[in-house]
Amino acid sequence: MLIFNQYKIFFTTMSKKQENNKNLSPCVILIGMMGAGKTTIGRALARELGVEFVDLDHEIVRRCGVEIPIIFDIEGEEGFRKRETAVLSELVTQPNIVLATGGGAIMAACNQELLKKGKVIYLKASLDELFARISKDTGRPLLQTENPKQKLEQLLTLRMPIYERLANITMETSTGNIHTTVKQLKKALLDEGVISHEHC
Ligand SMILES: Nc1ncnc2c1ncn2[C@@H]1O[C@H](COP(=O)(O)OP(=O)(O)OP(=O)(O)O)[C@@H](O)[C@H]1O
Ligand SMILES: O=C(O)C1=C[C@@H](O)[C@@H](O)[C@H](O)C1
Ligand SMILES: [Mg+2]
Repeated sequence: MLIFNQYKIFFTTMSKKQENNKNLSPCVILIGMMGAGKTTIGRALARELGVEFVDLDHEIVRRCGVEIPIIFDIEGEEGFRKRETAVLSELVTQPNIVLATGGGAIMAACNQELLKKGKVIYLKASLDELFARISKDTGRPLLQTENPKQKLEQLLTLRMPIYERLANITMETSTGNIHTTVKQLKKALLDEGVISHEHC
């Protein structure tokens, strides 16, 4: 009975959030390096705001029917980037979504223009923390090299100024857990006027 009541409270809270958050416009977009937590934090933030979560990488995979390393094998990075731009251009105009991008989506000039259509959050983390999070994962083809940490460092150096320039909000994620990061992001979105007190 107690469990039933807890579920009831949970679902009532969730449906209230969903009713409240039908006007998250523009969309909220997460940028940052591989392992910064765009997918993890993005999913949790969307749930918290009661809106849909969309992941650019997952959407590309869904449309292609194969995983990212296979797209890289067949079409090269160039082919992957074309697909990334095509899907991004469709998603950035959607209201009521939290959109997690892939780590390299900020590189193309046309993507940088597209990202300006949303509220952009840069999830920042140190090289050591990024590497610790993703080193055992083989799903990131750019890191399938002899020295993946060095490659990650090169990408971080190249991309950091671009992430910083595009960001409306920058959030450090090296320390703290997913729950506290989501809480801080909600506050930052409130301060930016993207969400209202009703969303919280
Ligand atoms: N704030 C955090 N603290 C600790 N671990 C985290 C945090 N955010 C993400 N992680 C962990 O790091 C790993 C990578 O996270 P995630 O896949 O969300 O990164 P990403 O930014 O989406 O990377 P990519 O650009 O490759 O898609 C996951 O195992 C996740 O659980
Ligand atoms: O940092 C990158 O360039 C990438 C990150 C991933 O999210 C994927 O988009 C892909 O593996 C490329
Ligand atoms: Mg991701």
